[in-house]
Amino acid sequence: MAKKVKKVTPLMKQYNAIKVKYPDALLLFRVGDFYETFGEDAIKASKILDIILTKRSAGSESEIELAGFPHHSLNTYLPKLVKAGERVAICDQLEDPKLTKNIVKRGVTELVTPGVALNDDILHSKTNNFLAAVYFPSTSSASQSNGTVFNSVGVSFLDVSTGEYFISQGNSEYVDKLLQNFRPSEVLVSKPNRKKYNEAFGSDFHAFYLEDWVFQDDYANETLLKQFNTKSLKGFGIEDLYEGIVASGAILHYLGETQHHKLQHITSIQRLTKGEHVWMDRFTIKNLELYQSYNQNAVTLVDVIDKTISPMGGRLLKRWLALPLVSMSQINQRHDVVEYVKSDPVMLGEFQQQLKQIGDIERLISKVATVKISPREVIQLKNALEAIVPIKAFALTTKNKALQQLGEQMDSCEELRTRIKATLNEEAPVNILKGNTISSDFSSELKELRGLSASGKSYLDKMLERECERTGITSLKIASNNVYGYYIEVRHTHKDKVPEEWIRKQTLVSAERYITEELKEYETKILGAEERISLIEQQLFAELVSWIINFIQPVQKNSTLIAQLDCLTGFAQLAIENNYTRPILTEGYELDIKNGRHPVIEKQLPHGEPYIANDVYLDRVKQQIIMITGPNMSGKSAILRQTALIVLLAQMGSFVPAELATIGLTDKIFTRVGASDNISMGESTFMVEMNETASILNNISDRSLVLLDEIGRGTSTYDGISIAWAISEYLHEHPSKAKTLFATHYHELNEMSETFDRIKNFNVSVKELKNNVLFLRKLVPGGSNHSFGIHVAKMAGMPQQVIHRANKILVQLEKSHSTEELTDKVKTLNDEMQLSFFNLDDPLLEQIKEEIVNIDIDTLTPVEALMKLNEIKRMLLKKKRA
Ligand SMILES: Nc1ncnc2c1ncn2[C@@H]1O[C@H](COP(=O)(O)OP(=O)(O)OP(=O)(O)O)[C@@H](O)[C@H]1O
Repeated sequence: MAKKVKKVTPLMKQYNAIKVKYPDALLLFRVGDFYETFGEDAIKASKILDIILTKRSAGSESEIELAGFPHHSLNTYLPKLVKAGERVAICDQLEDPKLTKNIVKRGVTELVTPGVALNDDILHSKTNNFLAAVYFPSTSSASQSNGTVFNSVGVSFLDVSTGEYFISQGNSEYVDKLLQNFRPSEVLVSKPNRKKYNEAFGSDFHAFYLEDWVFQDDYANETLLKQFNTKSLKGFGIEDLYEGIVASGAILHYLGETQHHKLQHITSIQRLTKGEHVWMDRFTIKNLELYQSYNQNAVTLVDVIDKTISPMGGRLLKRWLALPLVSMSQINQRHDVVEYVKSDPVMLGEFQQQLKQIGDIERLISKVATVKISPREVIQLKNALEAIVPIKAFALTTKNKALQQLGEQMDSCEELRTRIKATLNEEAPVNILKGNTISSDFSSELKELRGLSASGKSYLDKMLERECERTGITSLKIASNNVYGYYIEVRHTHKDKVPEEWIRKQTLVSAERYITEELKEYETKILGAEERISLIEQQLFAELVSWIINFIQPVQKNSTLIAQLDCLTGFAQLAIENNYTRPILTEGYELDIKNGRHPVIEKQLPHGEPYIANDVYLDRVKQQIIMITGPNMSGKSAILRQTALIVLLAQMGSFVPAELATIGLTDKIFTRVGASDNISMGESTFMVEMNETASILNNISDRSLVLLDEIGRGTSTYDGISIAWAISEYLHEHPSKAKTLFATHYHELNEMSETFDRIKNFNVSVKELKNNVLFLRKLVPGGSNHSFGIHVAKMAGMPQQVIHRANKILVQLEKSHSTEELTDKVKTLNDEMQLSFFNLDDPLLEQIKEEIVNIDIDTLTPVEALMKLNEIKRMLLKKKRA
């Protein structure tokens, strides 16, 4: 007997054919009123969405997992899948099931991925949703790289929901910083570069790997020119960014691949240039807790300083925070506006009042391009543009030049507003099929049809009245359904009174339904009119939306200007609420902060507890490096971070939490936190710390601000002190003379101020009570002569015995390793090293000397250093044996 062949149902056959085309995506397969998932997808979906997982027959003998949800719940479930990191392919029915006898045609209409989302429920209103691409040219191979630093990496970011598009390139450290700033939801990388990507950027972001051929310069150029409809990229000032262009091209390619073809809102691309913003690397962005805190739910800087009202303002603020300015005139322009608005609360109130009306015009206009805008949203767009009219007028009447310019550039979009007003009803629904979208005054045909439909209905009312009278049945009813259209319903008790010419269509338990010639005649008129009305509404609405496309650029321009105004008025509000002052920016190198505060901590203190303000002064002549000692919890880190945050706030255009702040323009801010404050895994934490610190030493400039917090504590005390000492010495001797704050437990480092004249000692004062330490939190000149660890242990409730013993040991240790001894040791070490270098004459030593001299310390990784050391050791051992 022939073996029974397993037969797959036609539906599953169709499913399988579509699924193979989207192997990386979770496929939502529309079946009737449901979106279904099968197999592995069903298992995943049921977990993520908490929906029931069942099994169904996929053909004879085989069974497959199944999980689904009603199609109208797509907006509830889709965001959950995408937020869980899934790529979701939405497969819809492409024809009306009623109109076909065969299996319904189906196809994927959209591929939603974390970085390509247009759905309001997935997007966060005050945060951009960036898709990024990085491109490593084939020349940036590992052999040419320095450790994990690759040269010339291309990068690009696009938020498809707003149309904002950025391009840049640089070494992988710079690209890493941009990734940390833009925090993309998805990063595109070519498959062969998976390893390089992971080496350079780790696993912070959700990466998706594309075929290598997508990353080609010809193809990318062509794709960009087609998108912008231009002959060259010169107009955008990006034609020299070869690697960046490849990355940008890959992004557009991916949009096509995910079925996003309507992209008229992507009208330009903006170049990000390395030297135009304050440089902060990934450690600094994390350490300063700008957008994210170490503790998941703790307050971040952006939470405190965001007083913007519009979603565009909120998104721009995050960009300003990521890219603080280094141009004095631009910074001053922002400060001028903040000062002007702050001085006039009535004006501030007026602006804020209007800004509240604006909503998200940037995303609304993108929805016009992607044809996803609803009638109600078009009305919102019009209302937002109406709110811009008074803002524009108001800005023009101010006496501030920058505000006037903002006003001048705003486009009141009168033609657009007038046409929307004329076309749509103010109460237009979300769903066009609900009717009453287009104003009757806009189309005479529509008016006539609506009249006809209304009169038809009133004719039916009259008819009902007449028939009730004629038949004597008072309970007659006219209604309609999808099967029989309009009908007259008669209760069984009156059956015998029904006229002969009525045609019976349906019998129910208590009533019968009839149709009549007259009824059918009017039905055709009414239904015909309604169908026509719906068609005309859809057509006119589609025409309106495609006409609005002409206004994408002015609306986008408005949204940028509104975002700027919103950020600046937000800064004024922030300054008023939190008592911030205008910083003075100078071309000099001094940093002089009087009574500075930490913007986040000051908002977090328990009620009634005041924040203790502190002065910090740094320059390149007298006081380049401040050694800050003090016990745990005394407030050392707070002083370091507030100094960086004040500089950052000032250069992004905000006022600052200080009584007075004079700030020599800063181009780079570095912060490093000793290993035990840092959460790092895998690699030895001390190694991480040294790696991070090395990258500072390689990048500092004369306008840099360096903050080192407990560097060196990841190792044994004397190792730690030596390393901290050597780093401070290096910073002091480096020609940049970069301003540095160094917080440390090691009071031994106070010795340095004797040898290095620009190193000064300060401590965060505490008052030692009999059994306790009282934190005064004031930064005062002078070092501290011992560590306070034992006091802290006592405060933490350590048993008396332990404390007593610890005190004894400390005295012993201090006796045997006096700090003078340490200073002397370091000095002798220096002398010895110099001596032996001059005495090298043995050929082997000569060779070793060569080796050492040729090492590029700047680029040496710790592992390479160990290997080098091992090599030298082997040379020496060989000689010894010989
Ligand atoms: N100037 C200040 N005014 C009021 N409270 C402060 C001040 N500075 C710090 N604090 C409070 O003290 C806590 C500890 O401060 P911080 O982390 O700066 O101490 P630290 O000396 O760096 O400690 P550690 O050495 O353990 O890191 C802060 O979280 C804050 O609540």
